[in-house]
Amino acid sequence: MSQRIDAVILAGGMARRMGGNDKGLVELNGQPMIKHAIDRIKPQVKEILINANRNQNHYAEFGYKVLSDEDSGYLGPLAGMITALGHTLADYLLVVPCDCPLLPLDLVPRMLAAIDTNNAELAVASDGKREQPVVLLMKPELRASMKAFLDAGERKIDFWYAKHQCVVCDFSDQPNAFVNVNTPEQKQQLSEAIAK
Ligand SMILES: Nc1nc2c(ncn2[C@@H]2O[C@H](COP(=O)(O)OP(=O)(O)OP(=O)(O)O)[C@@H](O)[C@H]2O)c(=O)[nH]1
Ligand SMILES: [Mg+2]
Repeated sequence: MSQRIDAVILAGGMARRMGGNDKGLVELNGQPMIKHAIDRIKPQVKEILINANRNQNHYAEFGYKVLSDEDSGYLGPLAGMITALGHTLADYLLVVPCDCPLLPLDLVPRMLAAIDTNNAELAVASDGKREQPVVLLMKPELRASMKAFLDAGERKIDFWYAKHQCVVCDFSDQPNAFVNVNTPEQKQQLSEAIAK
């Protein structure tokens, strides 16, 4: 039987480098940034969950379930992940951020293959130079470990996944796939590059 894969798109941060503007809703070339991520991920998963801590009604207009962090203290990306892990009925949850508009179209099959081949508990994507710590594929069973980590006051994702059998999935064949738009300047640069 084939595996069920759901995705959560993290849009729950404060977007300070974007001047506090809700990053998922900031427009890039005529579309909200999260819509670019949705379009890349939708063909690869069964259900999409959107994780957002403000403008929830606006996010709901994309047609997917919107979840706010269970802990409202802006604890970082793990807070969004643990919330989604508690809701999904999938065999694996894909995690992606809302500010990567060029995510690989073959993200899920390659991450899943990496997990299977290496008998790993989760996979983290790499652009060939560095790991992308908020691009993960994981089993929902890992929620308990994530909860213990957060309850201990820990916040750094890479410290958390280092505790597990984590395989790095290499996407160096698509070096721009994880271009990350954190600032208005980065948005402008990407906008010009896409238009070319
Ligand atoms: N649910 C949730 N997601 C978060 C939180 N903090 C960051 N994220 C998400 O994690 C991903 C990577 O974070 P950043 O790119 O640093 O985003 P950010 O924290 O909103 O932006 P800055 O304030 O500029 O660092 C983004 O998709 C954010 O939406 C949080 O407290 N809760
Ligand atoms: Mg970012």
